Amino acid sequence: MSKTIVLKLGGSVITEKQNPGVIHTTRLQAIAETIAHHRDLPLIIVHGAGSCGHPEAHQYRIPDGVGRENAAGIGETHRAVAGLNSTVVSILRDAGIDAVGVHPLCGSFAEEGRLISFETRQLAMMADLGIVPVLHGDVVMDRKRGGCIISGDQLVLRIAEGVRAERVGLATDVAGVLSEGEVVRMMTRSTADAVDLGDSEKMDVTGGMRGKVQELLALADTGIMSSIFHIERLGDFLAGDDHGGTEIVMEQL
Ligand SMILES: Nc1ncnc2c1ncn2[C@@H]1O[C@H](COP(=O)(O)OP(=O)(O)OP(=O)(O)O)[C@@H](O)[C@H]1O
Ligand SMILES: C=C(C)CCOP(=O)(O)O
Repeated sequence: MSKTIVLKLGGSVITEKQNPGVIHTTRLQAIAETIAHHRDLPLIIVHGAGSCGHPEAHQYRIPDGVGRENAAGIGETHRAVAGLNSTVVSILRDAGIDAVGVHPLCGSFAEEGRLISFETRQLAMMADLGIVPVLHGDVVMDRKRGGCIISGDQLVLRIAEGVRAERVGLATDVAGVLSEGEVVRMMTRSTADAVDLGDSEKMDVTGGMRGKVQELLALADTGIMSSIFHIERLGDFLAGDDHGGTEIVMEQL
């Protein structure tokens, strides 16, 4: 197990999901200040697309596959989310964090919407050197479908597995996974079935909270636990304190 922390900033947190292309820059500045307080932690950041990518992916019907008729959607969707990435990286750098943008479209490959080729060794090396790689949900070329969307949540799974992360946290706009208005503090594969995981209320082509929990249950199967918490509790998560959210853990047999 490395000391690396994998942190996902949800698209709901860093963009206005209802307003295409609108980035929450003031919130990002506050996030960057919080991360800067913990600059000694080896950190890999992933962010979602929110309103910078989901509308384009939807418009070009990327989830249905990519052929010549909608191939332009690869460039349009990537441009939207890479633009968001550039803003996130700039704001982190302004706060004194040595952030570097890393685009999954360049150098990864997928089959049926799942990554079959994805390198993580360079990310681990960067984190060890105090560099913070910043990846994002992206379009990726797909052997069967032509192209597909790889969510930030799938990237979290692959990165955390690859670097054997010590801690994995997903910051979102809710306090955790909710059931009847209460935060479910601990979730395993068997208890997840009892929770109503509706899709995100906003335009989301990657399954909203349901997709997130599926990826994190797969991560828990490998022995790596993860947390979903409200962005306001980011400082607590980074400090290793109780963040009031949901822990997704391996089934105890
Ligand atoms: N049981 C549930 N508990 C908590 N949130 C839920 C639940 N079911 C559905 N949701 C919705 O899931 C949303 C969070 O998922 P969403 O995909 O929007 O998060 P995100 O990670 O911020 O976004 P992105 O996938 O763009 O990165 C919440 O805002 C809520 O509307
Ligand atoms: C829509 C694109 C390009 C990426 C989706 O990533 P997510 O917001 O983490 O689900």
